Amino acid sequence: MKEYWTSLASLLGVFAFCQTILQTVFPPELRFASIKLFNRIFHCFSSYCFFDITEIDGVNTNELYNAVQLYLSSSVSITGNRLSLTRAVNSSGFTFGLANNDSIVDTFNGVNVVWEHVVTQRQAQTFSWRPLPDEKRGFTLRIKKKDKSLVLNSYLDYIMEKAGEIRRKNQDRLLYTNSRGGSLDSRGHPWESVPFKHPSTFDTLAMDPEKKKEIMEDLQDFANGQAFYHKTGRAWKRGYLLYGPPGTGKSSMIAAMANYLGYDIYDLELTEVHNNSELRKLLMKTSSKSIIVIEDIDCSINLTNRKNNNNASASSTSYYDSEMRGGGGAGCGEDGGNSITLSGLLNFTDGLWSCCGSERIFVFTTNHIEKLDPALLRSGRMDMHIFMNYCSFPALKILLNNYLGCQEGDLDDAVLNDLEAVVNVARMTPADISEVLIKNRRKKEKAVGELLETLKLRAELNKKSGLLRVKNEVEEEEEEQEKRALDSESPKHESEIEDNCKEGEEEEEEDVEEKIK
Ligand SMILES: Nc1ncnc2c1ncn2[C@@H]1O[C@H](COP(=O)(O)OP(=O)(O)OP(=O)(O)O)[C@@H](O)[C@H]1O
Ligand SMILES: [Mg+2]
Repeated sequence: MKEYWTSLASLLGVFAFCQTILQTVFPPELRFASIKLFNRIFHCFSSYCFFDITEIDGVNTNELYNAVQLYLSSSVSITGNRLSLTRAVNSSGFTFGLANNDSIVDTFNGVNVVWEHVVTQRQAQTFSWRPLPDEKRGFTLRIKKKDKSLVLNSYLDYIMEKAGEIRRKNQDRLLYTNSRGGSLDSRGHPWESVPFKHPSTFDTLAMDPEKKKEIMEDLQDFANGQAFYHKTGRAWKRGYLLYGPPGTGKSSMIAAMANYLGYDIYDLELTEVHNNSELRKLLMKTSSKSIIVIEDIDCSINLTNRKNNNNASASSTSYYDSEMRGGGGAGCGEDGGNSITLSGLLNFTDGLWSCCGSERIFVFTTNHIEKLDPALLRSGRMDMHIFMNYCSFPALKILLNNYLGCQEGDLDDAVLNDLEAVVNVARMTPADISEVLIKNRRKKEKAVGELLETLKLRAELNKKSGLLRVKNEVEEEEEEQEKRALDSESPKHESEIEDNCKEGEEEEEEDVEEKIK
């Protein structure tokens, strides 16, 4: 044993002596250069090539690093022995990761690649606009030289796509708003976000099941339509115009769409946007797979048109006229770019800018479709016009199920017949009906009884007011909606829109509403 220790001590002595000689003969710069040279020679003869993907690329966060981390999390969780676990802000699940300086083999198209997670201490803090983390992180991808082109052509795209999917699955939806009025946050982002936890889904949405199915299929077609949009040369976007009286579920429909597709929502507050270029910046900062919402578009657009109209002649109020005078395009408002114009907005829905970012849905809502500029209703701008109507019998059955848990067959046929007879004539919104049901949700029979009473009362009042014609109003409005959808295939002129507008009748309706209240 003693001999063993003696030989180890002499070995260490020799090692220290050699090190001193090396340091004296080779100055540090030369040593570093020789290591680099050795590495180069090694790589020349090696059959592998290496790609470094660092966490921070200059001063920006490298998106590819985050994507690789997420992508590997799915395979690492199955095969790894030592994992890192994280739970991101707004995330409802845990993410597995490759532990520091650990590696994993992945297979793509029959080709094996090796990923290594390299973590080293950052040397001295170099000058930077923002503080850098103490650790330098990165992934090193090792692939055979012969597979280089195959892997690089499609593997990295595949990783980005997969990472997006994982992110959407793990992370709750986000609701973005531009309520800061144009000011940017510390990362230069104009949108503020909060987790989006709206529970509305297509199952809970009370509307005609056939119409609902049509909308769901349309959304699904859109989400799966990348190849179609590419082939036809169309920007991958779709516009929905939701219109109807207040409380008929327009906002609930938007939430259901987001939950159905797993998209984030950008709630664009047009009154907070000062000009077209600000609008353009905002829209450029939206991500793909998102729904851009402008609620009550009639109010927002009226504001700017009024401004334009003051400058233009009083008689010409249409988009086409103001467009010709203003020269069109974003930032070309007559007031020198001090307000957003309809043309600025339309540039994003179907102009050249519409293809910046892909897979985006635009949803505009309004209570008064007749007030909208014909340019907005033109086909190609809003691909689908969805009329959210007063509560119909099929919609009522969904509400009864939502609030009271009443399934088909739970209620007496007589009660159902009574409800069916009055619900269309009562012209109550799903929001009104929900209020009645929610009050007595623990006593099913009382709730249904009270609802029937309320519906009868409303129907009676409607009949007395003489507003209702012999024909069923709901059917009539649905017919009108279909007609509108057909009309929108050709540009509408203002006169047409005005013809459709029954203002006198609306005023009467408002009187009745007040009486009922
Ligand atoms: N079709 C519907 N299905 C289920 N619930 C509904 C429906 N319509 C309205 N509600 C209920 O009424 C409330 C208000 O609905 P919502 O905000 O979606 O109406 P809206 O059409 O957007 O109204 P507004 O035009 O005033 O913005 C919702 O929280 C929801 O509970
Ligand atoms: Mg709403």
